[in-house]
Amino acid sequence: MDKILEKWDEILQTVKTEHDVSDISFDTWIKPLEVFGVEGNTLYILVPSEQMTLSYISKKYYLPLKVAIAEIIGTEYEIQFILPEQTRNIRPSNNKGKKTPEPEASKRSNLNPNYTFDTFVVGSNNRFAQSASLAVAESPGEAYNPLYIYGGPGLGKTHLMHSIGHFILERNPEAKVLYVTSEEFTNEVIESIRSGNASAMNKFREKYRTIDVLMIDDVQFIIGKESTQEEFFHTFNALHSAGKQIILTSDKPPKDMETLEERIRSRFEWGLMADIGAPDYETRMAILRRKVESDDMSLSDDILNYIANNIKSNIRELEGALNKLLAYSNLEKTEITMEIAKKELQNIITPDKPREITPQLIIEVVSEHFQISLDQMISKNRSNEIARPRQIAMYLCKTMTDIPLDSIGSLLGGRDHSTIIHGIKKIADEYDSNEQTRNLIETIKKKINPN
Ligand SMILES: Nc1ncnc2c1ncn2[C@@H]1O[C@H](COP(=O)(O)OP(=O)(O)OP(=O)(O)O)[C@@H](O)[C@H]1O
Repeated sequence: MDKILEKWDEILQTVKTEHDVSDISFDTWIKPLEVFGVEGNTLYILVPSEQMTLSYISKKYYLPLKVAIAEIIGTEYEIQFILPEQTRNIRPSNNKGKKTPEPEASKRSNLNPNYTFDTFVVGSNNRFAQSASLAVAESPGEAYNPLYIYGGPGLGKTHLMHSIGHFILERNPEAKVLYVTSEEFTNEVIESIRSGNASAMNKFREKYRTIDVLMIDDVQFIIGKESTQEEFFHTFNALHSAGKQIILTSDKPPKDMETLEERIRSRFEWGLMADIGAPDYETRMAILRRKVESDDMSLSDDILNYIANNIKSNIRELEGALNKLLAYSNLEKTEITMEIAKKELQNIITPDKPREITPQLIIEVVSEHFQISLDQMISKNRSNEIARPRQIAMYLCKTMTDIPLDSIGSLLGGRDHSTIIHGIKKIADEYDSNEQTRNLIETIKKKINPN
């Protein structure tokens, strides 16, 4: 607090210079602002005026002030503008504010903590989508609604979507942000219809129509499912007309979705459509470098270059290649040489051949889909959250590759033959008898093999 007081004039001057504020505007709006106090992570700024001025200032100068404070003080604060009459309700302490993460809010919203704007590498392939996402994150419900991000598999659509969610929650932890895959959305629709009672449907509607930011991933999977499209349509209308933000991702633009109902197609196109293409060489290298750094690996530039030159169209595969080398180096306790890299990656790097579906790829896609780590997949943990994805991986390895059961067992943490047979049978039975499981499996299969 003392530091803020000491630097207050400098902060205000920074806002003036960086945002080219005229003298008259500065004297009218900014100069009169006073520091009232700090409570936790919140900085209260007194606006010695009336409500209208406060509204204007918070609209226009909230971000510039926040940024200037972070720059000069080195700590990010949430800013609350208050009027003189509000000061008696607020008793700020002099705690130095420290940005507190919002893990609870992110968890509630189904967000992957690693998918933030900070960890997203911007290149020519995704610059437009990244700035559109940031604009939406800064002004949800106002900038572009819906935001529709599309592009091929593994190019960062989900990552960007989650980044928007984190950004919004960081600024407003109370915001109701919800991320669902379209398969989860579909399953909830099916579940509430099947239960046959009105209260289940009401509960579904209550859940989906009262949120501030709804994100639906891989929306192409709701096409062709009539009741889901219908429910989606009403959810969309309810949220959109209430000024709530909708963000969608898909593997293709709406115009290429042949069986999509016209009324839904046109809604997809109402806001902004942003595509993500394949990353260029520089972006691929930047992504690899960032990952190597964050995983504390050491790999020579030659090896990174080899990977970047050979995996061009899917960032998930790019990361998969690195993970494979990392696993090898940990297991064998050895440095990765170019020779090892070429040998270990020969199944992934098959220039000009269609993508090979390997058990490793399947396990990676399944663990990413359920947001559990590869270590958990092969661990002894038998809780349902981990055991079920593991069984799904067993089933997909069996149905999508020719690998023998024993090898599936070894890949999944040294499990025996009968455990593998049991796991495969369990999922196969569910696939036949349960529409939700079928949807789930088909979605994951598409991620493994988009062709
Ligand atoms: N620009 C980027 N910077 C850093 N990591 C990235 C970037 N783009 C993608 N990734 C990483 O690549 C992986 C795949 O990305 P993501 O799941 O967002 O792809 P997607 O487009 O949603 O794929 P799909 O359509 O198959 O679901 C993730 O681990 C993600 O963090």
